[in-house]
Amino acid sequence: LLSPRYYSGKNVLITGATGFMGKVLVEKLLRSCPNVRSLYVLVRPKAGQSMQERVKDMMKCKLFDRVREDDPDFYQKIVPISSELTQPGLAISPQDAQKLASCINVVFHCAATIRFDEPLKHALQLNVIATQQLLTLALQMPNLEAFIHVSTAYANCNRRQIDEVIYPPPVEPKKLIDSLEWMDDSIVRDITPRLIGDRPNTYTYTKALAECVVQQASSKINIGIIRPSIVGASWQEPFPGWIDNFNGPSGVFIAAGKGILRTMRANNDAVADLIPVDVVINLTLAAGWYTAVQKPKTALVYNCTTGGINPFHWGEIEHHVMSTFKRNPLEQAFRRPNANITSNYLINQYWILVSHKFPALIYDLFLRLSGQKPQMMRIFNRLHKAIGLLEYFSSQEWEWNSENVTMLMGQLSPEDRKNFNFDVRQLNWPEYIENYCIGTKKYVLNEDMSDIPAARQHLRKLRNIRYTFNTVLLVFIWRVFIARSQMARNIWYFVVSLCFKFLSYFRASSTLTN
Ligand SMILES: CCCCCCCCCCCCCCCC(=O)SCCNC(=O)CCNC(=O)[C@H](O)C(C)(C)COP(=O)(O)OP(=O)(O)OC[C@H]1O[C@@H](n2cnc3c(N)ncnc32)[C@H](O)[C@@H]1OP(=O)(O)O
Ligand SMILES: NC(=O)C1=CN([C@@H]2O[C@H](COP(=O)(O)OP(=O)(O)OC[C@H]3O[C@@H](n4cnc5c(N)ncnc54)[C@H](OP(=O)(O)O)[C@@H]3O)[C@@H](O)[C@H]2O)C=CC1
Repeated sequence: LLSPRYYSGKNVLITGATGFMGKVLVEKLLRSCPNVRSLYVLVRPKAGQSMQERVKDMMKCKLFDRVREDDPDFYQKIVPISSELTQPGLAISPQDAQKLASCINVVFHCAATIRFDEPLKHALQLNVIATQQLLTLALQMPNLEAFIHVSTAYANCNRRQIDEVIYPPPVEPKKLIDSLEWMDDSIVRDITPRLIGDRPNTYTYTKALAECVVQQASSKINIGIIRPSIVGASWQEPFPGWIDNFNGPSGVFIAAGKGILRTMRANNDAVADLIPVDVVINLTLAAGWYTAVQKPKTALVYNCTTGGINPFHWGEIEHHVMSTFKRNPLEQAFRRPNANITSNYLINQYWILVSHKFPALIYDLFLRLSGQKPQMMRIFNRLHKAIGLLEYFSSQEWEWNSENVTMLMGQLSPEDRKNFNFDVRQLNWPEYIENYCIGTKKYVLNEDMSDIPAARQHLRKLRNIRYTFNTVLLVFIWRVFIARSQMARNIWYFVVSLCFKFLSYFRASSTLTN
């Protein structure tokens, strides 16, 4: 077996191990390559927790259940190294740096800021400068066999057709780093739109620069670049539907399931390039092996996408998300799940007014009257900001070439292909989306599946409230009309007398038949 055998006895360095993809990478390495020697993970203290406490907490996560079953002492293989990637020298102590330099065989660089609203200086610091510093550290590793950099398929989203090549950067990274250094934050904020040009945010812009920085080191280190598209819940491993965050589609699915999001701008017919997290990680590990063993002359790029191989569209996603949440409702929904996507700006604005702002206003009024703090409008404002940042990706489509991914698959033995499966032709989308939605319920919102009957009951209550509200509104509007217009009064008397005649006819005919 190529991959597990390759990782036997290896020391692996991982950045971003506490993140969504990093955790899945650590889990898969421990489970499928049990003879790996040590996993060195660069972690920073955060939110009052020390680095050790964070790693301990991470290993308690349900994601690691299968590894824990196989080997209860698996955590001994994990070596946390204190590091803040935005600091000089990555804030790694000289002793730790020396240790890493002497023993590391493979580096997986996953850490990044993935926020779409990150100020340029910070995104540059983490996504570009930290990558540069990690490469400097990697150059001091005599036993290094492969350096795998996780980029994004959207690094070059200003192009429609994206090949597995590193495109010329929008600006020479060093020039930008030098010029931003002396500018204060407000100047940088002012010039950011001009700098990022036809890219939608600082995230995609800095990820493109990072690829260039990585390429500059590729004459001295064996490098592979993984470009996943929109990373979603796990497909198969370690179990279907694992997800732990609100990023990308997950937040949208949850908001739709809770009945908060009713409309969003997206193109029904555009390809939704979602890729399961376990597929990305399997490809990443296979690429690590291939890069180390075959030592390609130039850095190979792997476009890790689904659209060209097994396309699925946003309209279909909407249908399956809604259908899943109707059958498996989320608890305490605000309204019944019923979201619609549209590419029409005006239609979207209309539904935002009618289905978002109006109910929020009424609910906040109700909260105010019952002595509570209004909150719904605030939630909707945050939601609108978040979906406003995502719409760029759901309203267009891209074509990614994935020849290197196909080539890599061809290099694996049949057994490796099964154990490190990244063949998305086998992906059954309806089943995947259902597991994804249920995963958001179980693992992001921590809701119990046994509470589904209560959640259904709550939806029935919401339906009754809606029917009552609509009836009251109709009667109210009608009464206003009747008071003001003779014609409305005539129609009203006509309808009432018609109903009365109908009723007496039925009563008479039923007395006759008896
Ligand atoms: C049925 C319909 C089908 C159609 C469906 C179309 C889907 C169309 C997806 C396209 C997706 C493209 C993806 C490109 C592919 C990449 O390259 S991957 C990189 C993906 N990166 C992201 O998705 C990051 C985007 N997120 C952000 O930039 C920031 O979170 C935002 C949106 C600016 C929000 O910032 P913020 O207001 O400061 O909020 P933040 O601190 O992040 O979080 C505050 C709270 O809101 C929660 N939250 C965060 N995001 C969300 C959210 N989206 N929703 C709800 N709650 C959220 C947090 O958990 C947090 O909770 P608390 O801890 O306060 O309790
Ligand atoms: N999620 C997605 O849809 C996609 C992601 N990608 C790429 O995949 C990679 C991983 O993404 P994902 O796992 O989703 O991201 P997460 O935000 O979940 O994880 C980011 C990781 O980076 C670490 N990190 C951030 N800032 C620092 C810092 N200053 N010092 C040390 N560590 C830091 C975080 O640590 P901490 O826990 O301390 O914050 C965390 O472990 C990224 O490179 C991203 O660009 C590409 C395409 C799509």
